[in-house]
Amino acid sequence: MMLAGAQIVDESSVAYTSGKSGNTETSAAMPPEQGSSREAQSVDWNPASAQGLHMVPKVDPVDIHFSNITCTVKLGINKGSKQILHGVNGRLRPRQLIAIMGPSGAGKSTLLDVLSGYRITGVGGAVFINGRGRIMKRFKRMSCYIQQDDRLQGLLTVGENMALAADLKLPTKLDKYEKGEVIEDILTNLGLYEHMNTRGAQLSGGQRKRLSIALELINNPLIIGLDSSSCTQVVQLCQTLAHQGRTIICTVHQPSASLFALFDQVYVLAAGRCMYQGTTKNLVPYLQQAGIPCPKYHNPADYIIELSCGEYGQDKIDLMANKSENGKALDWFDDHQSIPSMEGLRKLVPLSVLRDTEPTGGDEETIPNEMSILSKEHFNRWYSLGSYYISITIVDLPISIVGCAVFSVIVYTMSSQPLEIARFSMFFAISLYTVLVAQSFGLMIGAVFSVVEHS
Ligand SMILES: Nc1ncnc2c1ncn2[C@@H]1O[C@H](COP(=O)(O)OP(=O)(O)OP(=O)(O)O)[C@@H](O)[C@H]1O
Repeated sequence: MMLAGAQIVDESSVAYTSGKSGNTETSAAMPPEQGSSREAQSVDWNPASAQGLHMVPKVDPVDIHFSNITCTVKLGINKGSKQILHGVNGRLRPRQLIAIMGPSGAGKSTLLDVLSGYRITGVGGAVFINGRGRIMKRFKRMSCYIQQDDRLQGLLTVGENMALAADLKLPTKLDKYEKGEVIEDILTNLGLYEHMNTRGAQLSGGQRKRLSIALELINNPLIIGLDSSSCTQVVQLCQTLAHQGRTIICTVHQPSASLFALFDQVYVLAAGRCMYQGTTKNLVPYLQQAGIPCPKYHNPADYIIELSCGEYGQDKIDLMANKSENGKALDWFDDHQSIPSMEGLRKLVPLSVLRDTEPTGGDEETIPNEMSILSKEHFNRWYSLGSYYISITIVDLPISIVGCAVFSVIVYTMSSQPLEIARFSMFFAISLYTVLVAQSFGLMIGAVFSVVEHS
């Protein structure tokens, strides 16, 4: 991927700041009354009542600009390649809840993958953060990406999942009460506090999505990418979080008119090209001006998807792609005349204020037993791969030692070897090394190939 990275930026000062003060005795370590998951699931949650998190981002929200983004995938040996994104451009304004919309297969998830930095192979173009070329390492510190499939530890309860994430992501200088406050604040806002003792696997789909968001909110990201969000509660919550000073980008399929109205900004894709970008309420005037007015009493979100599917002809798709200049046109933003240029943004956010005040992580160890969880958690910077490897090796070590000892005793005695401690020790040590190397090969094979477990 060509990163327009001539200039070094450091906007990673997304330090943890809790606006909450006072009684540190209140701790998420003290969950509500134990209840069955069914009881817990009957508790209502109204996202409109969420006040927003106490911990608000410490630095100004970010302005994202992407230019000429292309994405090509190889289809296999002798099958050629396929271009998914065709040089799309766009501007994602700060403090906004942004919807990426379009028909199935339009490239929404791919665009979000590219913008989040999750997909880098076969990608071209440039992404700018506050007018400066994105530096991936720093970008990852201030952002998180929640993918379509919720990769959660199903056997851990909501509280345990949160405590694990807090230990991994929050600075070690915070004590358990302060971490507890952060957890309590997030879970209360996300309507999950009552489900503290419910296991991940027992949560409903919407609750799982909220838990995925809760886990990523722990280190207070400035930019949140959320793939596939169609639940009103989740979108309402995202709106509150965005207006607190975060940039939140969601992919949505076919939103109802009321869900659509919750978004501040819309980016419509069709077959990898931009059909519209601007505020939600300017979509209808845009279509009017393009000569393809939205019929009365028709949901504009449905109408633009129908147009993007080609239901009204390919010429309408070409018309919209030209009118939006494949995402370059900024005319349909309310503040289009005052949107700062890249240079203006660089002046607004000078390098000197972008110091790296990012907290250092806590004990960077855990034992996720699924590759998908590992890749999600590692991508979102919960811990390094080295820490993961060391921790699983340490956890496996007692079993390996016992197994090796049993094996060595049996094989050594049955093969009538000389009964000398030094020789036996060498035999045992070689067996143990072999086990460790074999385990590493196992991990490597598991990482390189897509290993599917059949039950
Ligand atoms: N690795 C890949 N190899 C081949 N084709 C791919 C690959 N990734 C994506 N595609 C194709 O690219 C197109 C866009 O995929 P993408 O998942 O971004 O669409 P989408 O708009 O998010 O769709 P949906 O709304 O159904 O999730 C689809 O036709 C998909 O099949």
